[in-house]
Amino acid sequence: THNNGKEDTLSIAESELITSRPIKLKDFSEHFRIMSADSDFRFSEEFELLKHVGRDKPCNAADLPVNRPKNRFTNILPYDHSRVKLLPTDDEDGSDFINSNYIPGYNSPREFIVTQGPLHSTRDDFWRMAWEQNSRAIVMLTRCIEKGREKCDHYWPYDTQPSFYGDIQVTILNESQYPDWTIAEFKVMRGDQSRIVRHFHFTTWPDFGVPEPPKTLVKFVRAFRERCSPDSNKPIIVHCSAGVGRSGTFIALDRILQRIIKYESVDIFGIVYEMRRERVWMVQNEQQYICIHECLLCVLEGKEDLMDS
Ligand SMILES: CNC(=O)[C@H](Cc1ccc(NS(=O)(=O)O)cc1)NC(=O)[C@H](Cc1ccc(O)cc1)NC(=O)OC(C)(C)C
Repeated sequence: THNNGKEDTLSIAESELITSRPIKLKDFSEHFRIMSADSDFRFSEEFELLKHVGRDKPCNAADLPVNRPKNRFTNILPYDHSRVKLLPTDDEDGSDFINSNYIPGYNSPREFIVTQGPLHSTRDDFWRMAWEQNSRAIVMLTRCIEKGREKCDHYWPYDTQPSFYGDIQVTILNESQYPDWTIAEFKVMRGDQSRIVRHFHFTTWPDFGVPEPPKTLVKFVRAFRERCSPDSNKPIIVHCSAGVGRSGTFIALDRILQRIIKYESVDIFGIVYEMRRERVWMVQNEQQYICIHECLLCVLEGKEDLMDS
């Protein structure tokens, strides 16, 4: 017996703190069948365990009056501990703030920077972050306008004429359009320095929903990954509109598709848990959580390469 009962309380609390649920790949198909039975009953149960993860962390910078207008949504604020800081300008309060967080990937603990769809008023900050963080890839998972609502500013040029965003000049070098995404290369210049930044724009992912069919997302992740090799010093910027639902789903799938190359198990629950410790609501709803599983199932069953049936 314990001498004061406190250990009992702690041990019970810790034992209930489920942070990972690894599944062997050989069991995944059966696991999916069990989880989706009775109208996805066990998927619902599992996703519910993620509800409060991370929510105890402060967002004081985002809450400052000077920074409030920089947040696209009142309920999607970046946690202080993992937020990306802009190099502050001398005289401006809040000049280091942008609604974004570092998110771990398969290859490094800060492989990704997840951010909201820039506002017109924050798009210069967005480009400053991309430059200061030395990012060479931007993944965009929303359209600028969806159902008549602005979801993201058109923060890049409309044609091949160079555009300035603060002191950063962006020029479209080339663009390849596919049914569900567009891949472009931007020349990004600041002073006499010049870099190439690739833009991967998925254009058919409905807000709060999932791509249809899920294998479209598998193909997009593959198209992205075959053009973007891991580099721990060059974080990949990922955004949608709020930078939580579609962004979290994309990163989870990117991690899993790399994981299964070398390992015999995956931990989708653990991946989402880890992301939610760094940014609120990563993988926003149950449908997106199940979609990650469906994508993996389609890969394991070798169905991803079938043309649209
Ligand atoms: C359910 N919708 C939301 O929560 C969105 C934020 C949001 C989250 C995720 C996504 N999808 S995405 O991450 O995939 O882009 C879009 C928008 N928030 C708003 O619309 C919030 C209202 C809200 C909704 C739900 C809630 O619990 C608290 C407050 N509205 C809001 O911020 O209004 C402004 C834009 C006028 C300042």
